[in-house]
Amino acid sequence: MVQSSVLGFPRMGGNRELKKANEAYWADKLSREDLLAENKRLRLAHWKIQKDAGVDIIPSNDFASYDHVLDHIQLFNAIPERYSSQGLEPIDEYFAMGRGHQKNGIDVPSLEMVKWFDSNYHYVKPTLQDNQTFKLAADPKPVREFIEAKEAGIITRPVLLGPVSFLHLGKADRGSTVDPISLLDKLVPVYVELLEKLKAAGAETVQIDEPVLVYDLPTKAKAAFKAYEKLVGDKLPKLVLATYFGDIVHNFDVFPSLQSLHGIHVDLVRNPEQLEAVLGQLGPKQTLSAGVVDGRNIWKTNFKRAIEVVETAIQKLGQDRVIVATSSSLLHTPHSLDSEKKLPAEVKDWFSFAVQKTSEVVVIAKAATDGAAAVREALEANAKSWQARSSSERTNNPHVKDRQSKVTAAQHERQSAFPERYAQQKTHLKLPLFPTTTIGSFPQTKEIRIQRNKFTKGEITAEQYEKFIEKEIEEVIKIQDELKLDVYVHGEPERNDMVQYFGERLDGYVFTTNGWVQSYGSRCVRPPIIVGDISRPAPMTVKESKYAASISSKPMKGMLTGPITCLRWSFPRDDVHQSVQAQQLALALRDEVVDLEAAGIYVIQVDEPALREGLPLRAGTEREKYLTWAVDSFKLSTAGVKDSTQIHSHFCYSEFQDFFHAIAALDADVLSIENSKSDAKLLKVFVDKAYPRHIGPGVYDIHSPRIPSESEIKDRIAEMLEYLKPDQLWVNPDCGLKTRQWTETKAALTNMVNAAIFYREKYAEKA
Ligand SMILES: Nc1nc2c(c(=O)[nH]1)N[C@@H](CNc1ccc(C(=O)N[C@@H](CCC(=O)N[C@@H](CCC(=O)N[C@@H](CCC(=O)O)C(=O)O)C(=O)O)C(=O)O)cc1)CN2
Ligand code: MET
Ligand SMILES: [Zn+2]
Repeated sequence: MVQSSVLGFPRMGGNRELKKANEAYWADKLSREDLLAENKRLRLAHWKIQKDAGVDIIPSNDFASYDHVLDHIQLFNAIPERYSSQGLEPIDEYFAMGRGHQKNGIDVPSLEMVKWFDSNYHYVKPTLQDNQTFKLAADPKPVREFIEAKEAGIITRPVLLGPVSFLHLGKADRGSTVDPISLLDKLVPVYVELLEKLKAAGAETVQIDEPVLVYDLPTKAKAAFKAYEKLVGDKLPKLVLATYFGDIVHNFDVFPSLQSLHGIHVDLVRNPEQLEAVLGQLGPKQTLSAGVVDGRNIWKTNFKRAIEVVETAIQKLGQDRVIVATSSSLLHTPHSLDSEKKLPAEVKDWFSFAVQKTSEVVVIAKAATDGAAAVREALEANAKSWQARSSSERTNNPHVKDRQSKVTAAQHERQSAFPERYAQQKTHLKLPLFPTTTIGSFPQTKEIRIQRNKFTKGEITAEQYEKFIEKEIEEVIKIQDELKLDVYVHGEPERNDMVQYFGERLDGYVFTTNGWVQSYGSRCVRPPIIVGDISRPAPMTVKESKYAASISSKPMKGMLTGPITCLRWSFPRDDVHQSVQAQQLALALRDEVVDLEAAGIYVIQVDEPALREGLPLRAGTEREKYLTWAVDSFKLSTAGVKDSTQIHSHFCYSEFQDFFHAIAALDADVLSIENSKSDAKLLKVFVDKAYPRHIGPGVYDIHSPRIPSESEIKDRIAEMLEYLKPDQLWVNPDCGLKTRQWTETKAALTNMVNAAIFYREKYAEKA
């Protein structure tokens, strides 16, 4: 029989219960016991959904209070001493690593958090020491949660992050130089111990994730897979090794080390073409877990196509050696379509969220086991839905296609080169040395959310809501006056999210009311869904920016989300190439940029934080192709302005080495980038490549409530000045401030402005 399987389920809960519980706990409004009880309740609810849907292989240990990689850091006692020495309760030590801890005399920043492969989910980076040791936690979470499910009558397959991925995704701590992969021999015995305990608890099979296999791996990391020979034995559960978000064909040379594993999972949504090659690599008894239900997007699975793929595998392996699975964890999809009451019925029928996907794997497995007739109704409904979508008028807009056909090369270029533009901007904007600015958003207070919620529900009028937003903008400008910042922003109070807000204002999109997806910790996003050709029916941001500019004499920075970020943080269409969708977004944004300039906004920031995560995971021609259309769409969206208008862009990451040429090709006048959690050494690439334009490397981390001191910020700027010229440097935080409270924000920005003034005066003396 063909079994069905889910690789992981979203953790937040149908009403974001996990977010609410965590945030209440952090605010001392929920006890530790109640928090842990709520976590347990969510785990059970999620197991039950899958059990009721008829899923054969249900995951456990996929739940995490904050992040699953962070779970493993604690599980293996890879906790840096600055956290372990504080005498915190385990859950508080865990949150301290995830989000920093500044309370009762303790002051530790969080560990670094980075993007999980090419998704918008962030994981906490294992941070390792030169003398690193590992030790299994006393009451290991995977064992505890396996037993918890078992006691509820549900036998699960625990999920672990594999040792090679755990190390390869980690880094040496500041001050250490250890190559993480060199720690493998110390880590493997801990896995053996853990696997023994799981087996003793009754776990027959374990899912062990090694997603790094989709990357190009250094020789040492490949060699590390030999460790799997030690993870097989009578006292250990059978292992299914899972890979996702790419193909693994280029890493087949590790397969000899994997021959004794029970099975291999591959992503056949992203890379269906790897099937034949993978089948050829499997040992005579190995199982294939076929990822045919998309864990990364919300489109209904095309049953016909999925069944064909599964049949191909069955022909080679037989039914008992094939599992029908989600392509990856469902972490990246919203909880359930059932709570969407406002989606047009026509399009709602095209979608499948996590709960619906659990039923999809079951239907496909049944079709493969018992034949199509056994699930005829489901197959017919599915075929009808796919047919309706492909012929829907919603997907096609001839005006958009016509405009795209007329795009020229010249539309991608600014009128003059940077030196000429900068000369004009300098006189026009009158900026001091080390200009200070922020990245766009100011705290999204409870009050702002309540007012927006009332407006959405029709409890207040558009006019009342607009008045409220104007008042917020006035307030933010007053605060920037007090802080003595140089380039102002309007604070983005009117925006629910930097992508969803635009999605709601563009034709070709639909959006959900409850389609939340975890981004990091307790933070969630509601990605809007691109269903058809995109166009801009009316200006989207001009009113607020214009109002802000009208009540201040300082340069006001207009604020837009760039085409690639709009694309990547939406659920994209799967029926036209992403480059086409990006160009449609670029044209809509180009009109907005030109409208902002016409409204008197002479500094315009077009955020592209998702540019890097869109980079194909492996180097090579695919990557260059992506960069060409991605850079073109940014340029198309920004190049319509005069030389005297300053174009900014923002990226909340700092690693540019592998695609610096693309960053340079954007031709943005000013870039703000993340830098506070990483080494200023990363700025070296700007020196090496003689980057001529201006840069604001973030001087403090905005993801944590911790307030950076003035001297700490001065030190950061001093480090940056080792690489960048004083007249090239802007002073700003790492990213927007929407997730912060006002008290922290004011205190941190006061310290930041003072630090900038210190250097401004220092260099004025020199001049
Ligand atoms: N899309 C996206 N991806 C991103 C980022 C980003 O800003 N956007 N930033 C980076 C880091 N990721 C982040 C992701 C989310 C948030 C964030 O602040 N999310 C908010 C939700 C933002 C939002 O959509 N807010 C809505 C809805 C708010 C809400 O919860 N409303 C209540 C009702 C109001 C109340 O009583 O509070 C409800 O629906 O229940 C609004 O403001 O209108 C959260 O989780 O709390 C921040 C950073 C990378 N990826
Ligand atoms: N302008 C946006 C903000 O300040 C940029 C955020 S990048 C994730 O929130
Ligand atoms: Zn950012």
